[in-house]
Amino acid sequence: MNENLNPENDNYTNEELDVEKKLRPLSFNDFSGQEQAIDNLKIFVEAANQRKEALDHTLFHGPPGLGKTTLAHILANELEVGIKVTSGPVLDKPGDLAGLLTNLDERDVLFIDEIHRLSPIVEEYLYSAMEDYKIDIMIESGPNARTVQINLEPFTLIGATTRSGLLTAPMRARFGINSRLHYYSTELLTTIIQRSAHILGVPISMEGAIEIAGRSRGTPRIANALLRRVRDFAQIKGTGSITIEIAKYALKALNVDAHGLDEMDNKILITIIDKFKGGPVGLSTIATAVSENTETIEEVYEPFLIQQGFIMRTPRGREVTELAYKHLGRTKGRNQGELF
Ligand SMILES: Nc1ncnc2c1ncn2[C@@H]1O[C@H](COP(=O)(O)OP(=O)(O)OP(=O)(O)O)[C@@H](O)[C@H]1O
Ligand SMILES: [Mg+2]
Repeated sequence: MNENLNPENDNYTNEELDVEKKLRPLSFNDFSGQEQAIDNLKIFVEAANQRKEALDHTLFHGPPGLGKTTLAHILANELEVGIKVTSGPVLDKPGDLAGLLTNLDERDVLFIDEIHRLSPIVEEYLYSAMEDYKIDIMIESGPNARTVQINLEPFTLIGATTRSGLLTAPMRARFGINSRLHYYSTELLTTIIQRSAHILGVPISMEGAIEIAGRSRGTPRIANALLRRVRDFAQIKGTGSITIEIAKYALKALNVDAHGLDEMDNKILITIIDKFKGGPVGLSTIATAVSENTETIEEVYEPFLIQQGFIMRTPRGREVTELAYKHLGRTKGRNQGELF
């Protein structure tokens, strides 16, 4: 695969990437949670396999680290086909896309990560590929330039996005399968941590796994990352196995929030409390106050804060709950502005 078209080369160190790959489930059986989505996908895959057809184009959306990339690879494995991986921002010309599309074998998967970041011209080019398995290719240049239409093998496009709100309507309409991923319960994350610990060869007690799971922001990627850091503490400060004591000690040293909230989660809550008297306040006002864009707040941060009971959605805007005051050690009604 062309290295430049592989998004997994960005943003991550090699060590992180290697471990992430090692811990990544490869089949439906290894993948925990997201039951409703998985039950449906199993049916669609089995049906496509029986008919020897390409699976319908599939869109995965949901917050970071919940398993979108993992599921794209699992689908390719379960369909027993090849997968080519790219991402929205690196496909800047239709020619890049044409190169990938013409190299797909029958029923192969083309995975486009961050599909909301395709340029409009590439996106439009993709439409006919998705709908009719046909693309126009420009041959020769100058006065002899002309386009020819070529047929593609039937393929499956899998798109992933953290920001489904930014997908255009025509793009969204071309996906036959649309799957939203949800945050994981502490129970499921405990299972995922136990599986990862087993792969990494580190002994872990049930209580230790639960302790890490509860602080993982409902997210398997965070659970795995915390597990690796706690493993370091167990190795250096303990006996090598992860007990509840070493987990608590490590998580304290790592400054991990008791509920797993990250910096932005806490900033959102503090802002609503200190600047807007706890709410209700409109989403775009919150976004401006924390210098983040509205869609990111709505799609990435807010769902977790609502699920955990820190924020409520009311007709007049967002309001923080008692739990948020308690979590931040604030008293309701008094405007304590020291943190800002
Ligand atoms: N259901 C699951 N069971 C076990 N491990 C999981 C599961 N979902 C995700 N993981 C683990 O979490 C890591 C992150 O998942 P993945 O890369 O698929 O997330 P993503 O949704 O694509 O995130 P992003 O939006 O940042 O691209 C994977 O390496 C995998 O090990
Ligand atoms: Mg991904």
